[in-house]
Amino acid sequence: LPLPFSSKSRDFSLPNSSWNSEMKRLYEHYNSQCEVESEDGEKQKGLWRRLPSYNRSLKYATGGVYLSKLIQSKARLFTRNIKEQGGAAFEYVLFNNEEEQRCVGIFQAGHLLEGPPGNVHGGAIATIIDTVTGTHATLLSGTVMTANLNINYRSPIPLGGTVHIESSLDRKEGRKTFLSCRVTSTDGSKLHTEATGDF
Ligand SMILES: CCCCCCCCCCCCCCCC(=O)SCCNC(=O)CCNC(=O)[C@H](O)C(C)(C)COP(=O)(O)OP(=O)(O)OC[C@H]1O[C@@H](n2cnc3c(N)ncnc32)[C@H](O)[C@@H]1OP(=O)(O)O
Repeated sequence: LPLPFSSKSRDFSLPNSSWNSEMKRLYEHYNSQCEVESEDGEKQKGLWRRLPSYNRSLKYATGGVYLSKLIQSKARLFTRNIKEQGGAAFEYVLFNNEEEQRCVGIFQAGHLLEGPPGNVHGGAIATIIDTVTGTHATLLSGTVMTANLNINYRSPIPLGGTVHIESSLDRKEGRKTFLSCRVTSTDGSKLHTEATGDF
């Protein structure tokens, strides 16, 4: 997809000083399997593609009919709108595997996302699942809206920890796209959340 963003925008999916070692390790794991450019400028396609992430998709910013013109220009993507120092809320990066129709998110949950003491709020978990699956559905099918998100919370996600989120295509039916999603510990041994999404 062509990126509807100004090249001057900050790409929030690049590593920053708030990322813990697990977040950085997983980032390197997937990033090292992305497209590489050799010294003579030849590009070698990778298995994964890192998806840049901005706080506003400017080209499509036509909504907000109930906002004043002044406030409209200040609208921001929910998951990228915290001005506080990095690491306070949603830190994440997405990688897409076009061939296998899989999209992976690495997510570090900051202290402002607390639900049950010491653990991540269920609404924040739903948000990051919607982000990963919604982006994946967009890559697979073009512009979409989430019609249905069904979430089973299996084990709490510790605040400050890093989890692995994987979205995979179940099927497409006409203009509908059905995805499944799993949130696990980074070594895959613990299942935190399972979800299905219809877009
Ligand atoms: C390179 C990088 C690129 C990345 C680029 C992206 C960058 C940035 C990333 C941000 C990533 C965040 C992603 C957030 C994504 C949201 O959070 S979207 C916000 C939440 N969702 C909404 O507000 C949607 C509100 N609902 C609607 O607008 C409408 O109900 C819908 C879903 C569009 C459906 O409307 P419609 O097409 O007019 O509905 P209708 O014709 O009645 O039904 C069509 C079909 O869908 C089915 N359907 C309708 N509603 C439902 C439902 N609720 N459940 C199941 N099936 C349904 C119907 O049964 C029907 O099926 P068939 O009979 O055709 O088999």
